[in-house]
Amino acid sequence: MTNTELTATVAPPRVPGPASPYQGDIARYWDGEARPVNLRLGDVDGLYHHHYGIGEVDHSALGDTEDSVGEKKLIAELHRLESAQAEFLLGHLGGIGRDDTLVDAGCGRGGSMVMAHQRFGCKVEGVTLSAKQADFANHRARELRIQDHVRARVCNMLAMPFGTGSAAASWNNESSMYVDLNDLFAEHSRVLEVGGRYVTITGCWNPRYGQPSKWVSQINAHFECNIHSRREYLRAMADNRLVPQAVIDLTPDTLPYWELRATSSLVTGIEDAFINSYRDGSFQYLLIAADRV
Ligand SMILES: C[S@@+](CC[C@H](N)C(=O)[O-])C[C@H]1O[C@@H](n2cnc3c(N)ncnc32)[C@H](O)[C@@H]1O
Ligand SMILES: CC(C)=CCC/C(C)=C/COP(=O)(O)OP(=O)(O)O
Ligand SMILES: [Mg+2]
Repeated sequence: MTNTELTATVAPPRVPGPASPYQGDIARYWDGEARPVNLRLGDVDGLYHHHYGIGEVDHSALGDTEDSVGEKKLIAELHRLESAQAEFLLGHLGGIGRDDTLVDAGCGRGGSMVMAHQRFGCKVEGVTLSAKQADFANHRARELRIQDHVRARVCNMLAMPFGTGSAAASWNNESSMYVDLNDLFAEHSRVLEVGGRYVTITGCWNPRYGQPSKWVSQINAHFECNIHSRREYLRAMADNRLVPQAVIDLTPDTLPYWELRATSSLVTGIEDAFINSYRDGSFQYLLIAADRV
């Protein structure tokens, strides 16, 4: 036997690596992420989110002291607004039955997946580039004894391990700014059944402003992402058999979350970029729900 034949015989199965050096960087970013603003909010009730909040602040729920009691109340309120955001997204998935399968593209630590299962009783499959996040989400699913219904995998959302037409609905919750939108919507369109629903909540730059503002560039640099414009979303959907059923500007609904977060001890330094860009109109927080036709 030659050396080449020997190597071929004993070579271990190939584990696919990241599809690009950029995806490798993003996987490392989320593997290393442990910001208190995310972990302490998740600790409130075990739903761990990596997205932002919507809705009015309930000032009666906030303490009037800046001690640990006041901080605990503020954290619970920020978390309530983040969970309200996920409920709003799930509310646009349409009529989902217990036998359906949902796909969370860019699932993070899995908070939205758990909420989706609790709401619909169905299967929820998630993909993330980060092995740490997938482990975290699967650990939470086991703790909740829903591991038969909620599962996260380490996988590129542009090539998901799900059959054609296998999902009743799919979504991106603040995860579409890491990929090319044409590639992304082509993949959702493949995975969704005809008549299925796609929903995204995303931050996008506003073509009415002209080009990405300095605040948008700051957010891109902060998260190593590439925020798309509203126009790009609608064009890429139209090109991939996704027909918008609702386009909702959530910008006024997310500003209270940011204004409250800016007063907390858990600030990360990106708060002003969000507040300024939402206020000057250069950036928008949007929900887009689309029918797969
Ligand atoms: C801001 S987090 C959002 C997490 C989650 N959707 C949530 O609402 O909590 C962005 C997520 O997108 C994922 N992501 C980015 N690019 C991806 C890709 N090409 N394939 C799969 N996941 C990706 C990251 O791994 C991360 O989990
Ligand atoms: C709306 C936009 C542009 C989102 C970019 C994607 C992103 C990083 C979302 C929040 O993640 P996180 O919850 O980990 O961030 P933070 O630590 O700031 O709470
Ligand atoms: Mg967060």
